[in-house]
Amino acid sequence: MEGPNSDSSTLDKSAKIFVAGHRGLVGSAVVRRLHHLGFTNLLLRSHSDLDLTHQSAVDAFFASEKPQFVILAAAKVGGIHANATFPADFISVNLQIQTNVIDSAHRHGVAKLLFLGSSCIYPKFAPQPIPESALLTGPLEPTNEWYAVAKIAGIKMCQAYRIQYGWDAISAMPTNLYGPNDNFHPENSHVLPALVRRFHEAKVSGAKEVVVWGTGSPLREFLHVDDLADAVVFLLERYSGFVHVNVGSGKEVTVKELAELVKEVVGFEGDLIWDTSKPDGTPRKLMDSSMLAGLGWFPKISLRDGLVDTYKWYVENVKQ
Ligand SMILES: NC(=O)C1=CN([C@@H]2O[C@H](COP(=O)(O)OP(=O)(O)OC[C@H]3O[C@@H](n4cnc5c(N)ncnc54)[C@H](OP(=O)(O)O)[C@@H]3O)[C@@H](O)[C@H]2O)C=CC1
Ligand SMILES: C[C@H]1O[C@H](OP(=O)(O)OP(=O)(O)OC[C@H]2O[C@@H](n3cnc4c(=O)[nH]c(N)nc43)[C@H](O)[C@@H]2O)[C@@H](O)[C@@H](O)C1=O
Repeated sequence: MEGPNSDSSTLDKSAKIFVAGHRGLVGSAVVRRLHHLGFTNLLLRSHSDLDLTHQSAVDAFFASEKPQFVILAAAKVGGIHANATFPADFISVNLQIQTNVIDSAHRHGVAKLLFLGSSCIYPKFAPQPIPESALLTGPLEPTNEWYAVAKIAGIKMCQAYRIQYGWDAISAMPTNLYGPNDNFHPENSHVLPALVRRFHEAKVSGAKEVVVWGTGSPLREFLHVDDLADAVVFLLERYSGFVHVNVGSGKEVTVKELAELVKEVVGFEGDLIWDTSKPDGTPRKLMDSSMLAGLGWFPKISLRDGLVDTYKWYVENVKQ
């Protein structure tokens, strides 16, 4: 599934682009997109090759490799349970990775950097749909405020380097993502991959019921990661502004509607049980992506099509 929006990329196809986090959900989709567009000089390092929390190693890497562009998709990432359970990891690892990469990239002559944040940067009760201007206008959602604070610091760091040095660092704020190479961990993943795995395992084992967390009433906006990767390349090429840019699908569903859709796509025929001891998190976080639409970018993959694609990938690549 490839979006058309960055197909007309005019960036030099031999430009050296460091995609940090290239084995993850977002990083792997960005690499697919760049390869599809004909980029030939991608700089990739796995976590074990280069731990981005190690400042001196990151600095030595930038000093020797001197990439022209950086897409920062390496981060400590997880769903509502992981965020609430490991707050120290989520704030400290993310602050370390982004500080090391942004500062070294600037000092070693990177022409442009794109930082990836998340829709959780916005206040829990932000106006809906949430415009970029809602940043820092109210209290955060408690289940992910530690991660959100790190992401807000990343946006501010890009803005600060732009003000002080005139350096071209931009930030994209994606909504909830899903697709190939997602994390399908039973507890620590996001809702969509968690449900794909749980419904699949229930179908295979012949279970009568599947447990879903919370009340089912929260609304979430989902974007296929191939759409996001298309938007990332689009922004790298065409946006050099101070303000971070929302990247959403504009379509939201309740968790209950999502669970029913996953159930149907996977082909599970039993019942849903709601575990209301688990947190709902933010009641609603639909982003206002009109700024990106105004630049000329639109998503193209529907939730149903994206889910079918993701389940196919899961069956072919992950299931036991
Ligand atoms: N998934 C989502 O729904 C959303 C994601 N985003 C943002 O997109 C970005 C990418 O997220 P996503 O692709 O989902 O996350 P993943 O967990 O799938 O990928 C993150 C990548 O970063 C790598 N990484 C983590 N720590 C380090 C480290 N210390 N040194 C080097 N590499 C490291 C991981 O390697 P390893 O696995 O080996 O540790 C992994 O390859 C993040 O900034 C996230 O905030 C924003 C909105 C929604
Ligand atoms: C992208 C965004 O993702 C995180 O925020 P979130 O949207 O709240 O994350 P989530 O996908 O884990 O949950 C969405 C909803 O779904 C419900 N839910 C049902 N059943 C399962 C379930 O089985 N697993 C999970 N994880 N959630 C479930 C769950 O109770 C909640 O109501 C941030 O921490 C942060 O990482 C961030 O920025």
